[in-house]
Amino acid sequence: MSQQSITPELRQWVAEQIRVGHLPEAVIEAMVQAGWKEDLAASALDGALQARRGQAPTSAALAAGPAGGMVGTGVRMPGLDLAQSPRRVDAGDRWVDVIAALGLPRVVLLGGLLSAEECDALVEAARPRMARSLTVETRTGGEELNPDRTSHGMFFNRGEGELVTRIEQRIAHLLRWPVENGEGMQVLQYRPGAEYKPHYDYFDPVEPGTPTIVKRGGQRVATLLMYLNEPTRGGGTTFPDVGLEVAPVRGNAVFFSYDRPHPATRTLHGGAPVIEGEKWVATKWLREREFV
Ligand SMILES: O=C(O)CCC(=O)C(=O)O
Ligand SMILES: [Fe+2]
Repeated sequence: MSQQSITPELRQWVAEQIRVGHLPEAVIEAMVQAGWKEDLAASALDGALQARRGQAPTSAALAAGPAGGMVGTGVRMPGLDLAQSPRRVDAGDRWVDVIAALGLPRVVLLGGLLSAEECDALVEAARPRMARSLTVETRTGGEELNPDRTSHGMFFNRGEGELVTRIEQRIAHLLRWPVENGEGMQVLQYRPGAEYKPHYDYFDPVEPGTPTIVKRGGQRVATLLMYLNEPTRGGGTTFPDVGLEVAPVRGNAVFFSYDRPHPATRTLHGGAPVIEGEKWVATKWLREREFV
């Protein structure tokens, strides 16, 4: 098997394994045992999982409250239980306000996720570790400086210290998604003029580096962006497909999810340039499976 490719038979076999309930890791392991390269096994698996998600749910189905629990297509997704339009949602050690929700893209604005003290403590813990932001380079799977992203940033390890652990547990409770499926929390600092041009957070399936990246926990399926301070002007989070701009308010957060790595999710978003003051945010990306 020198020139391996994903045949229809392989695709069908993978889909069947997933359908009968085998864990994705076990399916990859079985393919590797049978002589398939791990990269190829991972992309065959992702193809099968994507196919299972089927077409993008209709906006009506999404508006009915798909995020959290089962999506219309039957794949579990992170999200809040908003079925009865609650004013506040229990996040374990704190109640969080639901400010607004949108069906497509799936976006939920949250108030009071973090206390002012927690925001300040995160900024101070991150400050000495800030460096010019890199983005994951999907062509190679490595990291590189990106001119579209002029913020500075750092990553906490998952479970790094009491504060980070507490916030991660709160997020897991709120979004009903295992702590283990989360990447380490990222903190970004934008000075005046800095921005993050519109982009998708999922890894583009057509890029050759993506199979390597998604070996660690599968695709990204959701983002939680937490505002740690308030720039005086500018610095909103924009969703250009729907003309939405979220104001950065300290302690608030914007959640959005994407049940497949496709622009049909309408999750194109960016950090608008800061005009006056500084902007600090923390980002939590959620993966399909355990992120190791
Ligand atoms: O700073 C923002 O508002 C957006 C940040 C973002 O899109 C990201 O960290 O992926
Ligand atoms: Fe983003």
